[in-house]
Amino acid sequence: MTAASAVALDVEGLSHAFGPRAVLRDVGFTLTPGDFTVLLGLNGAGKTTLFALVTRLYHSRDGRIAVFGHDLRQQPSAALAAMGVVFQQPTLDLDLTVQQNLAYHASLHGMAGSRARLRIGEELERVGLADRRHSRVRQLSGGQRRRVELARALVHDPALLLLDEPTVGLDIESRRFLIDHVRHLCRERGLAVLWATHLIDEADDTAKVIVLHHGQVLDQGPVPQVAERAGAGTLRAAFDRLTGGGR
Ligand SMILES: Nc1ncnc2c1ncn2[C@@H]1O[C@H](COP(=O)(O)OP(=O)(O)OP(=O)(O)O)[C@@H](O)[C@H]1O
Repeated sequence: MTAASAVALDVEGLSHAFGPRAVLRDVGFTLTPGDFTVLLGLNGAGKTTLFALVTRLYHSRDGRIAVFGHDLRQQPSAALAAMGVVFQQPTLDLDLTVQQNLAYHASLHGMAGSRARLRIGEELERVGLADRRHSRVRQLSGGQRRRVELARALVHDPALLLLDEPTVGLDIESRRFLIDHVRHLCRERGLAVLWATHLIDEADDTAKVIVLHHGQVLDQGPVPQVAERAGAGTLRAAFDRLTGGGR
């Protein structure tokens, strides 16, 4: 592995505007394998726009994005193959079974036959849904559907996982499961994770955090360091100080 490819996600000088309205300004950060990094920002901070740029739904003229050393503009296939994504809006087909949803995704990543079946089984097992493999998604609860989306994002064995507000609408138990599972994957598989949320308590003291506000990174680093730099005892207090109380 080269030095450049040891960085899972490298974002440099990224800016984006909708017409005259700048929504991301000179955003930069890096994720390394095993990092659980919370992208923390209020509604409208620019989190989803950032995800759209990293997943190549939008294109930016300014800045650079690289995934394990693959520049998103020059080597998009290699960059996208190395990432798994759970988007903010659910994207499962409700009338297909869990297996069918995941098999379609696997085939988009060039996986078929017994290899795909094996990987689908493994990921469903990990999220505790092996017995729902042949259920229609419509029959599953909101929390179970989110778990299926997580299994789908991981079926092609990406080393970088992006999740945009993954716990919105989930009850406490489902939320806990999702966070614990993803954190376990960081430790166990060395997965690099970018977890976008407006919920401060999803970043505990062992996480890294990027504070995004009005399209700008106000601070970033391990949670205790960010709190200390802001002269605050907790991330919540640090966030309030950095953002001027969210204004
Ligand atoms: N397609 C678009 N056209 C114009 N403005 C947009 C578009 N998409 C987003 N915006 C604006 O860009 C800013 C950033 O929005 P974005 O959805 O990226 O924020 P967010 O942090 O993900 O917030 P939320 O949690 O509410 O989704 C907002 O002010 C939003 O109104």
